[in-house]
Amino acid sequence: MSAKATYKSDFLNVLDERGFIAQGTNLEGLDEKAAAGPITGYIGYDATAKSLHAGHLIQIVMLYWLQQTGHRPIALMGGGTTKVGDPTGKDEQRKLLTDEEIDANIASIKTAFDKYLTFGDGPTDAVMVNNDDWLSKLGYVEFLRDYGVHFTINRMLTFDSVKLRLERESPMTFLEFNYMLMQAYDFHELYNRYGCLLQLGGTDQWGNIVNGVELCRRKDGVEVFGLTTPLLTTASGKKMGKTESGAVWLNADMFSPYDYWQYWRNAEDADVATLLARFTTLPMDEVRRLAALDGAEINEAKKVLATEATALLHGREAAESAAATAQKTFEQGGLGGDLPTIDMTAGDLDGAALIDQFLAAGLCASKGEARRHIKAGALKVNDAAVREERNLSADDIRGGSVKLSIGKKKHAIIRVQ
Ligand SMILES: Nc1ncnc2c1ncn2[C@@H]1O[C@H](COP(=O)(O)OP(=O)(O)OP(=O)(O)O)[C@@H](O)[C@H]1O
Ligand SMILES: N[C@@H](Cc1ccc(O)cc1)C(=O)O
Repeated sequence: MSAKATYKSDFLNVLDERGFIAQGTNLEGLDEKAAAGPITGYIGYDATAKSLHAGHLIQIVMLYWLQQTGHRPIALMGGGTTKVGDPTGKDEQRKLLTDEEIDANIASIKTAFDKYLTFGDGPTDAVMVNNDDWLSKLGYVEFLRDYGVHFTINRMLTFDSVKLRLERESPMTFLEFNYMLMQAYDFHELYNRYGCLLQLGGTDQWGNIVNGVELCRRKDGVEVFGLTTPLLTTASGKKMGKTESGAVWLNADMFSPYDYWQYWRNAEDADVATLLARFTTLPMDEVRRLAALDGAEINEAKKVLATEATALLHGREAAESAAATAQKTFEQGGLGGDLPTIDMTAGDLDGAALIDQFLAAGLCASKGEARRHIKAGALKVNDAAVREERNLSADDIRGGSVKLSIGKKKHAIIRVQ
């Protein structure tokens, strides 16, 4: 714990020291409650894809700290809210998913939480719920009479999610307009089911969270609390968790532990302290020591970041193996075992279009992207830049394999049988 603690509760001190606090509805009031005994807090995750990404991970790590400091976390799967789609930060209506797609996404998303939270029936054991269980049972007229009456259109129009669409004259459907009522209802439901007193989320969720706080005050006569965390951007201004080729997914089948390790290893120097504090559980003294390294030594700090962040998500063994592969690939010029690998017979390889293999290995998302890399001199076979589109031949095989690379950091292997 930090020498000069700002709060009474361990929970808020940890969040504060590690940089998780952007805004709270009543931080002092929350601090009193959290210092007095275990509280229950929740975060909701919509099932818009098969996996959560590194942006969501910040929100999972907050639940981790909630539990580590003696409280009960609820991870809410937005089975019901995903049917509507959160308009927050979106210029147009999200693509509507079918019930089957939503169920499949939830089944896949769920797997990330076990790594950070201990689930069970004990007082501080984590709980997982799905808001479809109550939202899909609401009757329209009853809902309007019992809950609609507590929301004024005047106020709803002041929230960013609505205001920005109106300002940009981009249509917002009545379906989307209802999203904030549904998220507000969740908070009220969780207060009644679990005595849940806190909702956490990114700063973009502020409007949705405040609506829940107000609904609980009006409907249940209680004060519940909202706390948001800053939306993390990299030092060069990119939203954390996204790369040129897409999101940094948490599920290993969509983003391998090796790529995950590499993502953190490639952090910008100026981000190392923030990332160590947010994405690892290393004590803050150690974080400060590592972040103070400079020159070539900052690379050691980045390796610690990569290994610790990967170990939290994929386990220590996968993290060390990714670190070893990276070391072999970059520091010893060899080929590590964790690189994406495709198997081909020598017959199939001879005459196969080179860029098709870059796509198959997941190094490029499209032929257009591969061609752009060729133009830029970034697409390489066995470490030599390829200047024009060509086919592979037996001459490309080195010691039973062909090394494919994009730039200095993305590699894959064709293993020739
Ligand atoms: N860089 C970030 N820092 C902190 N929190 C984040 C970050 N990115 C996302 N989040 C949190 O995760 C939630 C979902 O993120 P996001 O809006 O990126 O997901 P999405 O809508 O599923 O993806 P996309 O925008 O690609 O469709 C956000 O509401 C936000 O609270
Ligand atoms: N609106 C949140 C997800 C969410 C869903 C339901 C809730 O009750 C809370 C949060 C998001 O888009 O990230």
